[in-house]
Amino acid sequence: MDAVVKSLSADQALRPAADTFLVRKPTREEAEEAVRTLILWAGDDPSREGLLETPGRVAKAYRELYKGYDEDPEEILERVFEEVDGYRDMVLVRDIPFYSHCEHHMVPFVGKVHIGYYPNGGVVGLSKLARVVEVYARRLQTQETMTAQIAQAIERTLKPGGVAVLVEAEHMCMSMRGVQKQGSSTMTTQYTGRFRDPAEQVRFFTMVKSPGL
Ligand SMILES: Nc1nc2c(ncn2[C@@H]2O[C@H](COP(=O)(O)OP(=O)(O)OP(=O)(O)O)[C@@H](O)[C@H]2O)c(=O)[nH]1
Ligand SMILES: [Zn+2]
Repeated sequence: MDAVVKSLSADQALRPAADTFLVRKPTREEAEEAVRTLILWAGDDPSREGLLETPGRVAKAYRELYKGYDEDPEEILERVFEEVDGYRDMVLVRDIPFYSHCEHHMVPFVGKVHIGYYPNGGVVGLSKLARVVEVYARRLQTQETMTAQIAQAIERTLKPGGVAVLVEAEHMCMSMRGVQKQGSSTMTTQYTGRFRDPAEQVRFFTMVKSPGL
């Protein structure tokens, strides 16, 4: 049976994706054969010595680059620490670096994510926010989708007073190919709850861009 790929609904995007949309995962041998085809398409000879082991390396690298399909953001965020002595102000984790691949060209886009939220009865481990970024970055999508999905995952699991996500990235499909405009960056934001208030957005942005440590 051929692999059948359907687009992910917002709901599916919050669950481990591998089982929800891939009817049959190709074997490792099939994946390596596909890499050989792409080497031929690039114009090189997959049987020359330097390229002999490349399909195996690429297949292995793909397991790492796209590991987000096997991970569940809700599981990552489920542990909440309630003992915070009534802390209710914004929690902001900024400058979370990420490497992702755009779904249009499968070429990297690279940048930083900033996440703020207002706790509602408990806080989540800080590293878990960075882990959620990792889950979505290690999938194929657009920057807009990634921004929305990070916000939705936090919104659904923590039910905070509000969540703000700001993503800034450079897209290699715009710099190393195509229109070839190096150095341009793209910013995307998603706000929920209290962050729908423009004054809160200003506060979030000011904190994100304030001088660092
Ligand atoms: N909105 C959005 N667009 C993206 C993202 N990543 C890549 N793109 C754009 O996706 C578009 C795909 O355009 P197409 O005309 O279908 O493909 P193309 O011929 O390769 O386009 P060029 O990149 O202009 O050469 C391009 O404009 C890319 O810049 C993303 O994360 N968000
Ligand atoms: Zn692209």
